[in-house]
Amino acid sequence: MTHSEKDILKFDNVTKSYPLPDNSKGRVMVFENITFGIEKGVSVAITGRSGSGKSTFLHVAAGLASPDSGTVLYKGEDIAAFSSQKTSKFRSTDVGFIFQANYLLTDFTALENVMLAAQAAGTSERKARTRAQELLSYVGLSDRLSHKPSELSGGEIQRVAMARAVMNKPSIIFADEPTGALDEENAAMVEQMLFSLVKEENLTLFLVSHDAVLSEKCDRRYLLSRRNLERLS
Ligand SMILES: Nc1ncnc2c1ncn2[C@@H]1O[C@H](COP(=O)(O)OP(=O)(O)OP(=O)(O)O)[C@@H](O)[C@H]1O
Repeated sequence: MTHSEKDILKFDNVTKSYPLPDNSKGRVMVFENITFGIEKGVSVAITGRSGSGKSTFLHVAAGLASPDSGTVLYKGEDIAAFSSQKTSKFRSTDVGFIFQANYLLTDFTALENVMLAAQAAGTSERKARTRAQELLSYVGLSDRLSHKPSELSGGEIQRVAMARAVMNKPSIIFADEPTGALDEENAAMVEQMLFSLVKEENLTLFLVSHDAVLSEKCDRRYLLSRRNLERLS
């Protein structure tokens, strides 16, 4: 497979396994020799059965786990070769994360939780406040700014987490089962807001989920199965 220069993220022959926890010499092979690319501004879903390796794939793609062999490139550069300074910038501003369970800081309000993401990356308090207010209003939470996480519903926490993930204008959002812990009604709302934020902010979305309805909303779909990645659409 050849890669397009437009690819913002590329997997080049990437293999990942885990050592067995019992200290034996065996390993759990998760995926092998995967070559794959994501174009800027495109939403991609990785689907697969439980245990097929979706979360591992996302962790490797986001530089949170190292591959055994092969290279993951962000804008043409090997993420494993980033300096520590570049790694911090990559994690704080180039990418954003949304997980199934998102941990907001319990002693801070919704607004402060979103603002902190930007202040940690060096944005002034005034600018951070303005953007955080805009984003929280965009996800329908302008009347919940001063609520702490214990005073928010699960769906609302997930929407704060989405605002936090896009706060620093990342290029890529990594989402791992972002609606997995929600009831149908909240899942539908979070889903709709995720896709409208992605469009509004012109983001690349890398989503892993076993949920067919959610993955069908993405521009491209892949199936992770038997250590391989197969393109579905
Ligand atoms: N730290 C680890 N050490 C050893 N094996 C692991 C480790 N983490 C995951 N695995 C194994 O790797 C495989 C892939 O796990 P992963 O969590 O990536 O799958 P998944 O598709 O995201 O699953 P689910 O949909 O159930 O969350 C599984 O068989 C799992 O048991």
